[in-house]
Amino acid sequence: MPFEFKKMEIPDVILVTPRVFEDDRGYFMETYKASEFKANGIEEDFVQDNQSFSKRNVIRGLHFQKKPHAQGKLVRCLQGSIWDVAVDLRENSATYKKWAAAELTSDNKQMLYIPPGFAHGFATLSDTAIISYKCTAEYCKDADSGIRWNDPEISIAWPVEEPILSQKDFDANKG
Ligand SMILES: Cc1cn([C@H]2C[C@H](O)[C@@H](COP(=O)(O)OP(=O)(O)O[C@H]3O[C@@H](C)C(=O)[C@@H](O)[C@H]3O)O2)c(=O)[nH]c1=O
Repeated sequence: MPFEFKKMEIPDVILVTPRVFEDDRGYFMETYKASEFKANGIEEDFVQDNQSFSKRNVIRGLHFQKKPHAQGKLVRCLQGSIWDVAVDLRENSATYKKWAAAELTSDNKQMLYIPPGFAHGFATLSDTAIISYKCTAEYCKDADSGIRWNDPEISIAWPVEEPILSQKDFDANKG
């Protein structure tokens, strides 16, 4: 099996560990394969790929797109390390407003699958980090939405105390 798929505490959130082939030149790994992912619960098609670079203590999130533009995301860290969080916003879900997190690093090469209907955010743990993520729906500016990173009801145990935020994320849910 080229990948290991592990359900998180919220079972629709899946931690994917790729098989890494190392040799004298370096390494090779597959990072996505439709047949394997679809057979292991990640059935959506991906239609957009994104990359971002962040400095230490940056938090981006919590972001989601409103229906009908909801995005599933497959996140991995190309350089450095991040703490990646998924928040269940599906109102009829047993894990509504619960969160699940994983440390994704360029060393562990793991990926986190966050289904449509979730908010997503991450904190940068290393001096710098580059992440890449695949999305199941295209970016739609008008559907773009967010919840404040430290929303008291969700109460995420972030590993960063005084994050660097975008103005948009700082202003989220200000009423
Ligand atoms: C997300 C996105 C942004 N943009 C533009 C809008 C804006 O001018 C600039 C920066 O956007 P943002 O500040 O929203 O970038 P960022 O804070 O990195 O937003 C991302 O955060 C992570 C946590 C996610 O889950 C992503 O879906 C996305 O929401 O890039 C696009 O053109 N396409 C896109 O897909």
